[in-house]
Amino acid sequence: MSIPAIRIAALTKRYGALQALAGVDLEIHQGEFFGLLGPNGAGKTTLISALAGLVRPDGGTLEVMGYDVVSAYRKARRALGVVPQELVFDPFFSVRELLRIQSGYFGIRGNDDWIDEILASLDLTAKAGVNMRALSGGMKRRVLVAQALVHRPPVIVLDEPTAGVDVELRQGLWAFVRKLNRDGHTIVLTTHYLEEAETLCGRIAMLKAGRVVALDSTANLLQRFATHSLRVRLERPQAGVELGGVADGEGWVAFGFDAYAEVEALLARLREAAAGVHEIRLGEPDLERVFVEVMQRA
Ligand SMILES: Nc1ncnc2c1ncn2[C@@H]1O[C@H](COP(=O)(O)OP(=O)(O)OP(=O)(O)O)[C@@H](O)[C@H]1O
Repeated sequence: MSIPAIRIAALTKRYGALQALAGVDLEIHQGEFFGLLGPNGAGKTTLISALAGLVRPDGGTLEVMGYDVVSAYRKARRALGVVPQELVFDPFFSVRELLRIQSGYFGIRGNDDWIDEILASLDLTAKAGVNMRALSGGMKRRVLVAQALVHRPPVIVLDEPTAGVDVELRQGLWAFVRKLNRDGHTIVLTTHYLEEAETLCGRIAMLKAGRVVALDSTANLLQRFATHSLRVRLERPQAGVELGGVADGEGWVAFGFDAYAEVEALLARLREAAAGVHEIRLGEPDLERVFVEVMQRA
């Protein structure tokens, strides 16, 4: 078994009376595309800040690629690229200057070939000489991504990278992040767009009030918590209700089921009951429903 990309054990952090992280254990493997989800205030940003060494935990340990974030700070930091949530820049530097400065921060000189490659991948080549203050919000967001990559970190953490970003840029960004993942980078993503998490992440942890309340593969989460639904429009909705369905008063009756095999049996029973099926719709479980259910149960 290789070293985990990220290993977090018994992590706690308190801000005054508020327990922001209440004992988090989490292991993220190399090469994973991992989602960290949770409602506002769940502790996602605090956890990421602790990983980057920006917040000192009260207890517990954090490692990036086997390096302890406190005792081997420089090595751990070098293994990590963080795309922060907030857009904060010095407005007087150009994009290229900013990326050179960031390279210098990691002790890297002569990084221009790699910088050019990142700029091209993020469609920023034409903006290399432009001052940060003259960029649009979406371009600034891309520069944040570039900044996180200058030192070629194996582990990349993105804290809500698509908040307030238009559809086109979002898709471009995801294509790029997916490529980084295919090239072997471990990706950790926090987002409030559950649809994005569902399509991108192989495994997901859900946080609530500083605790991990669900941790599993995306497929298992979808299976475990949400059932499929079958909605049928019936001539006699009452016949459907008698078979355990829920009527909406407009002719539609909904049934929950766990496996597709159950659908055949259900349709046969509707036929026997002469319910008169006019239309059929299947609903897939989605992460939004899982999320709501997990948060309610936790
Ligand atoms: N510097 C700080 N001082 C005091 N309280 C803080 C500080 N930073 C975060 N908190 C509190 O800790 C809790 C966790 O915040 P955090 O930003 O980690 O949540 P989050 O899951 O990232 O939320 P969001 O989805 O809104 O970004 C919140 O209640 C927040 O108010």
